[in-house]
Amino acid sequence: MIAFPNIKINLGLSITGKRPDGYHNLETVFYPVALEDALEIRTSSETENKITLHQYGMEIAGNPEDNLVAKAYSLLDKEFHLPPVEIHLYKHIPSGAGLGGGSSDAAFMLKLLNDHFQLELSEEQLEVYAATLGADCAFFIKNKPTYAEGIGNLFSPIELSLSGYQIMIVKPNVFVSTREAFSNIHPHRPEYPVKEAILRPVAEWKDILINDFEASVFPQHPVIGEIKRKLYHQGATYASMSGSGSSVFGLFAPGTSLPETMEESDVFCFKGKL
Ligand SMILES: C[C@@](CO)(OP(=O)(O)O)[C@H](O)COP(=O)(O)OP(=O)(O)OC[C@H]1O[C@@H](n2ccc(N)nc2=O)[C@H](O)[C@@H]1O
Ligand SMILES: Nc1ncnc2c1ncn2[C@@H]1O[C@H](COP(=O)(O)OP(=O)(O)O)[C@@H](O)[C@H]1O
Repeated sequence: MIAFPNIKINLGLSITGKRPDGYHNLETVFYPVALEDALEIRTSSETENKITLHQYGMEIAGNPEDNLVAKAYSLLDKEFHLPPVEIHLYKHIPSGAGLGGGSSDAAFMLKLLNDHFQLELSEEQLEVYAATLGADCAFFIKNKPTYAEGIGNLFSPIELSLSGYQIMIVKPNVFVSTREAFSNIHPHRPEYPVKEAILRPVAEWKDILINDFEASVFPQHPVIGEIKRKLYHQGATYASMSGSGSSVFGLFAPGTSLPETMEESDVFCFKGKL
């Protein structure tokens, strides 16, 4: 059985307060985009190891046993005593990009195991499991435009379609630590709450839909801010860093042409349609 875990982008991200447990309250909109990994599972005849993970494509930092697809399997295995599986994961989504690639792989692994082994878990039950694997992981269960608050884990669905828009995502070869990005933030209530800004036409978002991480990340990594500036220069209706970086996306109105490439070498670049 095969699935294609996709990414999310953040449309606006306000960090509104610091909590006693050290985590931050935030408000954002997650929007799914079809930049995808490929994830396949098969029941395995292997008797020694419950998981045999084969990985292809872009490298992921860390040990295979720390891979979120392995963690997702262990979570359900504890409860359902699953048969051993062979996993094939083709990484096409860059890691540490603020695109939620690892979380998406984990959420799709839960869905695949549910289907393959007929566990009969509801979407709501899958969301509960996913939430233990990462703050944004549960989003990928329903995988629909979602307003998120709390620590990024309290969801409400929203009516938002960017259908017809084109997207360009550019990720420089720069690593941003999410923890560090949070530590440089001064939480505040936004002038224009994300939930209201998102209701305005995309052409107005430039001035009202803000990702608070940009203020802390751009000074440390000017190349990221430079990419955003170029996306606007090349005709984007709206451009923003996604999550805590380091990728930046540009939304281009239907019928306009996307830029050829970014001049910088050593950048990951994706072009697609929403
Ligand atoms: C902030 C977002 C917005 O989309 O960034 P991206 O990961 O997409 O870049 C995500 O919610 C991130 O989710 P995720 O990447 O799963 O974060 P986690 O691993 O849970 O947390 C990494 C670290 O960030 C800090 N953290 C995370 C979430 C939060 N609401 N407040 C925090 O202060 C904590 O120090 C934590 O140890
Ligand atoms: N299947 C996976 N894909 C990507 N990263 C993974 C995966 N499993 C574990 N990780 C770890 O999670 C970290 C964050 O990855 P990812 O979710 O892709 O980035 P981001 O949170 O910036 O969107 C990686 O640096 C990697 O160490």
